[in-house]
Amino acid sequence: MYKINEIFETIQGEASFTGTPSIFLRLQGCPVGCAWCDTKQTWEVDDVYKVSLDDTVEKKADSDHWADASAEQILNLFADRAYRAKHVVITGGEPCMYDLNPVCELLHANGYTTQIETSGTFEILAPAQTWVTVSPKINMRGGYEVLTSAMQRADEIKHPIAMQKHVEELEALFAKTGVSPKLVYLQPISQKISATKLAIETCIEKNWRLSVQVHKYLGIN
Ligand SMILES: C[S@@+](CC[C@H](N)C(=O)[O-])C[C@H]1O[C@@H](n2cnc3c(N)ncnc32)[C@H](O)[C@@H]1O
Ligand SMILES: Nc1nc2[nH]cc(C(=O)O)c2c(=O)[nH]1
Ligand code: SF4
Ligand SMILES: [Mg+2]
Repeated sequence: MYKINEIFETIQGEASFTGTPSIFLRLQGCPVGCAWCDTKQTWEVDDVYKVSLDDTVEKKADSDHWADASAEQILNLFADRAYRAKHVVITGGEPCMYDLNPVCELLHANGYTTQIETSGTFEILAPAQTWVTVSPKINMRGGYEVLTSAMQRADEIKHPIAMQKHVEELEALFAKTGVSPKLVYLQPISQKISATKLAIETCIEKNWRLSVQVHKYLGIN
């Protein structure tokens, strides 16, 4: 069973798949604790806030309510809601706290492509076809070995930044792990103007890419 915070259909607003119609599956629970996290409502899994699956779908506002669902229930819900998107983004919270093989395999068998958004602090349990976006959480909880293998598995790295030290931490991580990813995105934290300026300048300097959170500029989920 997966603990579901919310399920909604929108466009992917970040990194390589920006603009792609997508179904978002947001899983509950994350022990990492990034100070600037924009989904803090997913951190705790409190039994008091367990609700029905219908209640977690298309939430009107962020909440820490969650529901249990199997892979089959998730797939059926997509049909019930008449979703049209064929790309499924599994995020959280930290989705890699769960074994994502069953849900990804079922989705692939039904014509969907899948993508995971992960911090690299848990082992990635997902099929080879799944696109993996790693947003490495440096100097935070989770073992270094796990983070290194997540970086090796990553199809893209997406790093939120607000200060020069965030850029330096990322470069130090590339040097320490010996991983030199093909696709590196810098994502300004919380649409801050100074963070956006730093991200643009650094991307030009290093030939990396810019990921602005398009959905936030558009005021959509
Ligand atoms: C909310 S996290 C959930 C998935 C996973 N826990 C992770 O950190 O990758 C999804 C993405 O949003 C990024 N993110 C979180 N808060 C942000 C913020 N305030 N500004 C920009 N990006 C943010 C994360 O780094 C990650 O790339
Ligand atoms: N539109 C949209 N794109 C996103 N890309 C990553 C998101 C996330 O919260 O993981 C996200 C999100 O919450 N909404
Ligand atoms: S790892 Fe992801 S969900 Fe967890 S606190 Fe950091 S940004 Fe938020
Ligand atoms: Mg988000």
